[in-house]
Amino acid sequence: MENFHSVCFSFSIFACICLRMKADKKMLKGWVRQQNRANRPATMILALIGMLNVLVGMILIWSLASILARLLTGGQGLDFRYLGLFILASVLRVLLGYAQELLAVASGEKARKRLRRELLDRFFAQGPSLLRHQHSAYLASMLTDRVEALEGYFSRWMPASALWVVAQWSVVLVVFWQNHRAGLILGGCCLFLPVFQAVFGIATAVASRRQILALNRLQVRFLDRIRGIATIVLSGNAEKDAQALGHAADELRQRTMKVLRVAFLTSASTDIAMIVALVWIVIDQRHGLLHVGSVPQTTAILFAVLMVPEAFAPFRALSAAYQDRAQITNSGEAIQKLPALPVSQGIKTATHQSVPQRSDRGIELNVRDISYRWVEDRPLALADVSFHLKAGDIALLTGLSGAGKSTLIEMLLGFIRPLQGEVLLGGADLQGLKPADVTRQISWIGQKPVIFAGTLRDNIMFAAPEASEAQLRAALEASSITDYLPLLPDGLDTQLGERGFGLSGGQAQRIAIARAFLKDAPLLIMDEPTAHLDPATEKDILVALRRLLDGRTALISTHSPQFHNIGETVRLVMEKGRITAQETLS
Ligand SMILES: Nc1ncnc2c1ncn2[C@@H]1O[C@H](COP(=O)(O)OP(=O)(O)OP(=O)(O)O)[C@@H](O)[C@H]1O
Repeated sequence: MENFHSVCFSFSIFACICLRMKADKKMLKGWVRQQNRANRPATMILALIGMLNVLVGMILIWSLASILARLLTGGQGLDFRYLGLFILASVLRVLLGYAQELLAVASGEKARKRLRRELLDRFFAQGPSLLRHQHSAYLASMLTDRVEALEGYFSRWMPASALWVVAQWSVVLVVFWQNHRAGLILGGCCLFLPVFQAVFGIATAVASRRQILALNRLQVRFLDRIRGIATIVLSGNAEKDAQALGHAADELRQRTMKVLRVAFLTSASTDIAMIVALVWIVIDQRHGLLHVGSVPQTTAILFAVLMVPEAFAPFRALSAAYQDRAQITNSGEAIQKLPALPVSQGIKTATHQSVPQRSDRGIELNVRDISYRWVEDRPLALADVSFHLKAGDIALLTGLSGAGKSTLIEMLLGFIRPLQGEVLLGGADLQGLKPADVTRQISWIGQKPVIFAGTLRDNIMFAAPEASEAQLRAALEASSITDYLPLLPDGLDTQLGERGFGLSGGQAQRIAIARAFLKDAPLLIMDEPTAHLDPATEKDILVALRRLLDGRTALISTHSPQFHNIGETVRLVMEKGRITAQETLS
């Protein structure tokens, strides 16, 4: 009986996995179809030009066969009408090929831009929580390498797959019309091509998928090692780590070689089919070739022989792009792996309702019974959280690690939506507002500010690019950047590196404060803004923060006792996703 239960249990797990895989495949197919649909007009134009190219190719070969037939049968000299047609068709072919190339590049570029935009929108919509699920190198490679790798899919594979059957069988039919036996031989050899495609196509897809995975592993490793360079060197593991990276690079090389080998085999098999067709037709038509007959007869034989490479060209283009086809599946799978946010119950779409009301003292924030769960079957990260801040209130939010403070902040910033309850900002429901209207009302200061590669001025003006020089100067004063500005080699034009190289933690945090001054949003949200600072620097930062709090509503999540008496009017304590204590100070 026990055995029977365990068999049933294993079977149900197996069935669940199969159903899940089937659902994933269906979603992937839907995504690929959506991409194909978005690119269909460009594909159709490219396929049309391709078909025109094939027709011009037929005229070119027919005029060449006619010229040769006249020369071979003797007695008739060069016919300039056919020579003229031959030259005209050759020039037309070059022009069509050029136009095809230009359009293919433009269509690939457009498709990649669209996809990158879609991905960026998705990353921005998910906000900081995305980095808890995915490595930043992986996300960066999705936006760069993976999108770039799709160039061939849109510019080569899609037009080739739309064209090859029609183009190939048009050639076979024309050859059959001119020379029945040659047409049947050519058609017979072409019938083998889909078999080669099935065999080598699957192998190419597997090899290319493994290559992409190896590339991603290497990228993630590289970024980790570069970030942790000091830890690795000091632990004495530099040599071992370099070797591990070497192995990963070698694995990538082997996988790339395998993809190339399979691609070579695919193209070799097409060549073999073409040579077989060519030799077979020549042997079959040898009598006509050796004992030259009438001009039309010889033209038909020469036409059939010369058309053989043309019949295989569309399939050759398709198999050359087969690797590109595998890329769309790889990218689709990677996009599917991005975490999906739990669907909000009774989700409201942006109604673009009126902009929230702000006053000189800030803005009102009303959080009503909000709940949120990051993952199904896990406890709520926020459970019935409610509090109310009047314009000008300063709330200190405290609680042990994991209490839900960051989740609450992500919700107030609009990155995640409540499963139930609502957040009212200046009387307007956050979910009913346009994203731009939400971000205009909120300034956020986190633990470590992101400093972009660029000058100090660029980094501050990033918050309000249209700000005047006088507003910039005021923000520099208020954030006390003026204290260290004279020490920088080029003042405001000093180049700053990634993560603010050359600046201390306190100096970098002042940039975040200056940004908030420039942006002048009525609600200020801070997530442990002094977490990485020593007590003396923290005191200095608090002086600048006090100035920033003036005339704004603020919610500050902190573990630091230094924040007590910053002028707070409300104290909130969180525990296991709930507000367990709420105190209003007069
Ligand atoms: N992106 C996420 N995916 C899944 N679970 C998450 C995610 N973010 C937070 N959680 C979970 O939600 C709960 C609340 O986490 P949260 O980060 O909000 O706490 P916190 O109070 O901000 O902690 P800390 O002070 O350490 O930042 C935790 O159990 C955490 O594991």
